[in-house]
Amino acid sequence: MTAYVMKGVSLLGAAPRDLVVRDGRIADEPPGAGAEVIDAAGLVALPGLVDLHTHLREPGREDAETVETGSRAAAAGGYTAVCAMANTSPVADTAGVVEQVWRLGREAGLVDVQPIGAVTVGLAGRQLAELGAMATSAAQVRIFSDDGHCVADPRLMRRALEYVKAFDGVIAQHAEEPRLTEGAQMHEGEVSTRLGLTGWPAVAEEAIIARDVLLAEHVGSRLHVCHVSTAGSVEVLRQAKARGVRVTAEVTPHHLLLTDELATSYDPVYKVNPPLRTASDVRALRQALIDGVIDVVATDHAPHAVEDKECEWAYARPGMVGLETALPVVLSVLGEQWELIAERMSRAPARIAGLAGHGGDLAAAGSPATLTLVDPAARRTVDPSDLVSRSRNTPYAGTTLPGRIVATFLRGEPTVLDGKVVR
Ligand SMILES: NC(=O)N[C@@H](CC(=O)O)C(=O)O
Ligand SMILES: [Zn+2]
Ligand SMILES: [Zn+2]
Repeated sequence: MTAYVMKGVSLLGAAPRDLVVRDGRIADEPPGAGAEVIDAAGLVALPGLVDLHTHLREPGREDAETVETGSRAAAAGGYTAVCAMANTSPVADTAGVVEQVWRLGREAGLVDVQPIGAVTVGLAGRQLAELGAMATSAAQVRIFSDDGHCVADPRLMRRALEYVKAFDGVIAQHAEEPRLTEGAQMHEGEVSTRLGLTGWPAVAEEAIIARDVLLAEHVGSRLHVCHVSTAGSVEVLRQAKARGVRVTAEVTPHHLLLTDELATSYDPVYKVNPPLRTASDVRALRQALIDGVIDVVATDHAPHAVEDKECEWAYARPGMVGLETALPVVLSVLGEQWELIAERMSRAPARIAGLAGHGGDLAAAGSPATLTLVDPAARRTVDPSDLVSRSRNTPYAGTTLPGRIVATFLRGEPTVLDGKVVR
């Protein structure tokens, strides 16, 4: 195994030093002859990013993304682990499907692909899936989610929370009261009224989060809230956390940056669930991320084929790709707050997913060399045709964002060097 010395690197913004990687780990002795030298002057090292919410589309929609192409996009974005959502075709609701995704991830070998299991059979919201069989499978599933759909039935939600408690699992909820979002096309508010589009009211999200934190409190289980998008949701979470409810929450990069005004273009690239909200929601989400009411930035990378996106707004599928732009967007929102970025994009998601070996301390000899090197001074104008992902549905085309991922290492092996995916 090749040893590396990263010359003049800054760990989370600290004074430059040399970082030695040997036998897959951070070493505190000199690299020895034959080590490869990486000129890391001006670069910042972060623990490898961990995405709690990625759609990889395999099995079923390999034309939009595969485990391999999504793994490449993730590595290019500085990620070393991704949690793959269950809304594939077939749905990841059995040990067989989660093991297939897990095995494909191992074969690609670029990031750790941790499958998420469905809560209900076929995401249909009728009966619980085989949660236990998925947990004891080779994939060792700990996160369960019907993402794309809400587990709307409170009795099923309660039973799922009870079930996963036995193995410290977590239910990741897509919070959307379906009766309040029938026919919804965008955020319900002043812009939707002006455009005459059916709205997705903030309360459809907030009502489910309020219900679920009460259920999680009652059962004593772990709840994770996917893609929080409203100021009201932040207040519900703030109160629940203050009471000691075991709830964690994520926000996407796009909900930290973009607003519903973009829908006035009628460009379906801006259509997403939950929808882009207002500027005051964006402000509340940013503050919640800083305060820790929101624990994690998760991409909700949702690749879609051209025919599902380049059509009329009403017919377009919701979702945007995000793995390759997440860190630049977060840098543009938070600035160079490296400690906070490491916590929200690596350590906290690794803890929630139970991914030992990720979110480690790069200053400690013996830690896994699972890290990413970022050039904060570089700026890049996003060109969809440059994306590593198989899909092109980025809302940032033509936008200039700070930060470039120069290298990514997974257990001492480079997956990205000079900004290019290795292999
Ligand atoms: N976010 C989206 O708009 N779409 C996601 C599903 C989801 O995250 O709800 C997808 O699978 O495409
Ligand atoms: Zn969702
Ligand atoms: Zn999703």
